[in-house]
Amino acid sequence: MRLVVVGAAGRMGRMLIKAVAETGGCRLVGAIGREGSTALGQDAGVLAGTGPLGVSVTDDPLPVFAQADGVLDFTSPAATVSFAALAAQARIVHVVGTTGLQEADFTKLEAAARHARIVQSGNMSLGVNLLAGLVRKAAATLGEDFDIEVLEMHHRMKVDAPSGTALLLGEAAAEGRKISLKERSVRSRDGHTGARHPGDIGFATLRGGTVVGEHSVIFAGAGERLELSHRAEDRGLFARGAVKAALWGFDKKPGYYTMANVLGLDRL
Ligand SMILES: NC(=O)C1=CN([C@@H]2O[C@H](COP(=O)(O)OP(=O)(O)OC[C@H]3O[C@@H](n4cnc5c(N)ncnc54)[C@H](OP(=O)(O)O)[C@@H]3O)[C@@H](O)[C@H]2O)C=CC1
Ligand SMILES: O=C(O)C1=N[C@H](C(=O)O)C[C@H](O)C1
Repeated sequence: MRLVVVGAAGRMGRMLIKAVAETGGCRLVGAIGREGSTALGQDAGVLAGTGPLGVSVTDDPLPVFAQADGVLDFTSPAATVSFAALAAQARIVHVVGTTGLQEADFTKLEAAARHARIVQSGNMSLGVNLLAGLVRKAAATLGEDFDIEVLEMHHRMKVDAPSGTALLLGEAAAEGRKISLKERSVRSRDGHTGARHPGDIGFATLRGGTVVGEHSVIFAGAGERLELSHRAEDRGLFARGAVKAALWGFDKKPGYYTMANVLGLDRL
């Protein structure tokens, strides 16, 4: 499968280049950087530390997408929305790992999925997607007597909060409870907040150091507490998940898919 990595100079971009180079059946055919980036013109393999791959980083995605079967995208919401339109034009697979997407962005991705095969997830790891299934089940089983709080910690450079994974886990809990996350989520608390409303789903965000990604969903009841957690130890995990998603999407019809579809966890 011929793959393009966009955001090639980023933390995830470099991991993705390495994962493509190390996966049988895949070939890197393009690497896209932002206009003006110092990475432009560099060999993508050298940038990623794998040794030369004969693919130079460019800021012109159109001709590159035209020669590809799929694009791996961990960039920013605005960039992802514009790459989705190009992926739709080229009728290719678009794997979206970018987080911080807003409702209007999702609407645009869904429109692009009429022609592209979009696989989008706030977390591409097997562990987190399995965790989401367990959270859904726990939320359905425990009911409103148990307060749900989602806690996450990431490195100091992360720009969005709550993390895409925290929101994915919050959605799973809301599905289990058969409530709307949008209506029941509490994203921050400060000052005299009053007592907790039964049935709310709370989020707490920690940022610091080099933490790759840690998430816990806490079910706090009267006299007992259940905690379901995941710790990512290496970004390569997400990159390998993204390559797996691209390979899975290769022979699928245009549409909007998630990592749960890729991993066969959608009925969990
Ligand atoms: N779903 C998942 O499993 C995971 C998701 N993520 C998400 O992936 C995203 C990226 O994370 P991370 O790699 O740490 O962030 P970085 O900031 O290190 O990387 C983002 C890269 O995208 C580039 N970029 C932004 N806009 C454009 C554009 N228009 N054209 C080309 N390149 C562009 C940036 O360029 P420049 O530096 O020049 O601005 C940068 O190199 C985040 O949203 C993060 O939350 C991260 C890990 C796992
Ligand atoms: O920005 C990151 O680093 C990560 N982002 C994703 C998120 O927002 O959940 C996934 C992972 O936790 C790392």
